[in-house]
Amino acid sequence: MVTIKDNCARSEKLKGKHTLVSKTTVIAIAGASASGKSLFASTVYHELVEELGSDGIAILAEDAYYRDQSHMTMEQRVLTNYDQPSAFEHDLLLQHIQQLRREEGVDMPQYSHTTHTRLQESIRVAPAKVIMVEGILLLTDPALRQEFDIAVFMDTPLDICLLRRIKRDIEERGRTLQSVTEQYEQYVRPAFFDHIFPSKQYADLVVTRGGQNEIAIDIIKTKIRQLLAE
Ligand SMILES: Nc1ncnc2c1ncn2[C@@H]1O[C@H](COP(=O)(O)OP(=O)(O)O)[C@@H](O)[C@H]1O
Ligand SMILES: Nc1ccn([C@@H]2O[C@H](COP(=O)(O)O)[C@@H](O)[C@H]2O)c(=O)n1
Repeated sequence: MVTIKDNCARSEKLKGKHTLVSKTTVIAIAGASASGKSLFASTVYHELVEELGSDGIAILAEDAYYRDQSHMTMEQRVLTNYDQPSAFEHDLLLQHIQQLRREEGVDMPQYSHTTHTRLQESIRVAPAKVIMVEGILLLTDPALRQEFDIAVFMDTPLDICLLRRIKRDIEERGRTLQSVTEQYEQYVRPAFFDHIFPSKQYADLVVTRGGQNEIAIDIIKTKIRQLLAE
């Protein structure tokens, strides 16, 4: 039975959702570092592009909106806490999502996790009917949350995330085992409990087992197919 309380809760949740007024649907994919957000988003993207072509879907990465640190020395950059909201330029990400909704293209910055700063070149992202945005702190920001029509949370166990992060950061981000474990204890794990885990309450869909959960991938693909056909 649907109660008045349920209806109030639902209309509260729908406040700020744009599906009825905007032609663009924005899907957020959040969760811990190395929980499989990028893999999930890129799997959905590539499988649908193969099937339907690349026109209707675009991906933005929250990581691309880490603050530029080119004015800082490498020693200073290494000491930055990259797991707190102030590490990101969320204002710029918000602006880009709103521009894409207005059917304007945007220049998404490019970021290097090896040099800890932005690259000179940006990537042009064209407006699309469905925008997927993936990143650790997306659901912690009230202004960004207002822009998300669908929010997905990757609920991968933290020990699995840590194992994957160690491998990825050493192989792809130029880190040592010692630097990964020190950063994890000082910043990454506390941020999960302070910011990321509490933001799970804002998700519409919670995905267990990470970026290769075929059923969850299929559910999002089905929803996107439906949106693109409208
Ligand atoms: N289900 C999985 N099985 C095996 N490896 C995975 C799985 N999901 C992600 N990975 C690997 O773990 C690492 C982190 O995944 P990624 O999607 O980049 O996480 P995130 O974007 O959440 O940081 C990557 O190297 C990725 O290939
Ligand atoms: N210069 C940087 C910037 C970020 N990080 C770490 O990246 C994590 C977020 O990216 P995921 O792809 O793992 O979601 C975050 O936990 C930061 O600690 C970094 O190490 N160096």
